[in-house]
Amino acid sequence: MRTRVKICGLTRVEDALVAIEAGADAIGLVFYEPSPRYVDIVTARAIAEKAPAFVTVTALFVNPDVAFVEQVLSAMRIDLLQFHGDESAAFCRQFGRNYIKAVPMKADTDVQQIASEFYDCSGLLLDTYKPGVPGGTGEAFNWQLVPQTCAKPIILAGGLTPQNAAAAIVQTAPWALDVSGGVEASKGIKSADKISQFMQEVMSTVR
Ligand SMILES: O=C(O)c1ccccc1NCC(=O)[C@H](O)[C@H](O)COP(=O)(O)O
Repeated sequence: MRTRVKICGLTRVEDALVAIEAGADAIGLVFYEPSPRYVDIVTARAIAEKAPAFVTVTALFVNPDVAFVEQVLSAMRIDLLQFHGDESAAFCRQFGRNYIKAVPMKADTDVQQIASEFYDCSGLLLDTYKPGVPGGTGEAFNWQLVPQTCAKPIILAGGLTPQNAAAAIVQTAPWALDVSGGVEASKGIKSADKISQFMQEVMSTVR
């Protein structure tokens, strides 16, 4: 089975078109102002409008106000919410939308327990733990921490690149890979070549 791919942190329509053309299954829009990949609502809507059917438009938040999430949801097409902070399961599910929950991976993180707490999520996004940096670290974590089985689909994130995508799939057999910095030319600006290389690696690696 082919591993799904989400390309996160898109800030430009042209980058989204490249990602979609290359075969990305999902695109991610970062609604977190401190991030270099932050997009305002007008820009985000312009990007979201380019997504055809079967490409999942994902809105990423870090400990947002409820009103801000609702504002984004009412402003554009959003298919999936991604919570990348300390949000509780009750917080995540209150919007009545499909959502994924980011999990900062430490040596003692109990992914199974988190899966049962977030029983209604569409997936757990396992990402690198870095104090003070909620995501987009560009650094990989120890993939041996990824459980071999889980009640929820596993989305592997953190420091993925065209060079390690195949190994990530072989070693962790995730449902999907989530990449941002590894396919960038500079922070917030994607590289068409790197996106293409990343997708080729994924498409040629069977899990
Ligand atoms: O991208 C950011 O700047 C960011 C900021 C705050 C929370 C999450 C953020 N990004 C999330 C992602 O792009 C990915 O889900 C993941 O963290 C992988 O990022 P990377 O290591 O750069 O591939």
